[in-house]
Amino acid sequence: MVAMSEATCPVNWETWEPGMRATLMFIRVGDEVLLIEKQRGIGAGKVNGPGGKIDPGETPLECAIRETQEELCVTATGVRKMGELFFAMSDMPDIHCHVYMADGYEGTPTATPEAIPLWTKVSDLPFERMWDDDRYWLGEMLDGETFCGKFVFDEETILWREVNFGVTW
Ligand SMILES: CNc1ncnc2c1ncn2[C@@H]1O[C@H](COP(=O)(O)OP(=O)(O)OP(=O)(O)O)[C@@H](O)[C@H]1O
Repeated sequence: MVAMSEATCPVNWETWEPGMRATLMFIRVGDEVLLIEKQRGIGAGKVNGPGGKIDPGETPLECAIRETQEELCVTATGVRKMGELFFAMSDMPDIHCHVYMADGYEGTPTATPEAIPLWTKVSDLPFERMWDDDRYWLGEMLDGETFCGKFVFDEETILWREVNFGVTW
């Protein structure tokens, strides 16, 4: 399935290069998902999954697990690669983000200086507190759809978007 705005894409994705490589992790248990209230860094004040920048020499999967440990003090288990996101931004580096979903965790979700844990019903995701792109892929992903999403932002507003589901990673 494709969702694309009518406007011509202002970015040439063939030659686009991200300024940052990052990850997101969503731990889903039953009908709930473990989100964070992000305390600092890019997107501070928003609700998101745990995640962050990929360190040199680190794989995206290693990064997603490490960032979840650092931000929430839990180790995600049963982790699957679900998608990739490509963000062309106007006021910060462009981002290539690898997205993972886990079906369990070890440890106790704990607030840290980076994040406050927030269990949320999958049927009641707080999109008004999240990055605007999330409404175009997060619900589908939590229901098991793999995906690839490309978004062009002007500050916090989406100028252009394309999301494909059923992508094999
Ligand atoms: C534009 N629309 C967006 N939609 C959904 N998620 C988005 C996003 N834009 C950035 N993100 C995520 O925000 C985190 C930033 O990383 P960020 O927390 O700054 O990295 P890290 O923890 O390494 O930071 P420090 O430099 O240690 O503070 C990282 O997961 C990245 O994927």
